[in-house]
Amino acid sequence: MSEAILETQSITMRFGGLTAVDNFNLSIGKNDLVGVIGPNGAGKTTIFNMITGIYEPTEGKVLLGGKNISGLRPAFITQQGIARTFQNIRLFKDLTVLDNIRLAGHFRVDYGLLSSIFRTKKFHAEEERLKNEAIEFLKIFGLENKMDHLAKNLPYGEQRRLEIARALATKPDVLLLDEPAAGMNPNETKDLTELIRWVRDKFQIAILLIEHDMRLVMDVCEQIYVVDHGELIAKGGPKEIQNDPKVIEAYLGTEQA
Ligand SMILES: Nc1ncnc2c1ncn2[C@@H]1O[C@H](COP(=O)(O)OP(=O)(O)OP(=O)(O)O)[C@@H](O)[C@H]1O
Repeated sequence: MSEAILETQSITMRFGGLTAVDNFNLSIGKNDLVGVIGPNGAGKTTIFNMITGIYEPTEGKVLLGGKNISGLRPAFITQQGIARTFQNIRLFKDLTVLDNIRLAGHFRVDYGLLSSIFRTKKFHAEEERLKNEAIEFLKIFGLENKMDHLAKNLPYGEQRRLEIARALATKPDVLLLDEPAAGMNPNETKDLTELIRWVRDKFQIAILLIEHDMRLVMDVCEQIYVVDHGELIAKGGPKEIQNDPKVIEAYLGTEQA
């Protein structure tokens, strides 16, 4: 594994008396594709929420490129290089496909307040650059012929693709995907599997995903972390994980419950 870009050091999240995540350690290299799996309520989303600044860990640290980012605001964490998608797709549904990408590009642009108030030459040049960049993104994702459509009118699979494109438009070092296959049919999931691999190779970034679709996880993830009741119970490659008795028990246990 390459040098770590994202690390969590013993992060713990307590909600009153409930420990949702307990002492969770993770380390992801610059170009790794890693999954977090576990039964419902295991703590997966809470881990994402701590990494992206929605929650500040009760204990422990989140490091991005070796820098402590725990407790920073979500928008600032995006600027630092972590982008995410959500279990329930969150797009600007009443904006066009192009504007969804264009807005994301602003996250890492700074033309200064005065420049944007007075609409200076620099402002217009920057806007033009962002628009062209957004169109390039749409071409890469095969959405350029839909750039004037409202996001809400795209089919589900394309909305998911747009959400991933928008996250990438913030130029992240790490992309977090929260259940990207949720609500997809088998064909869409197959396309998504290829898309995830392709994104990692094309953009040379790290990807961390939460997913219930085991086929997708086993197909794309090189390293898998398994959590149950807030604790890490196993970590390893797909084969190791599938044969791990603790993992099998965690899943069978919940199915029988
Ligand atoms: N804001 C909160 N306040 C109180 N309890 C919470 C909060 N967020 C999560 N929890 C609890 O923490 C535990 C872990 O929840 P989390 O959503 O992280 O699990 P998950 O693994 O993502 O589940 P799923 O696969 O169902 O999405 C659950 O018991 C949940 O009820």
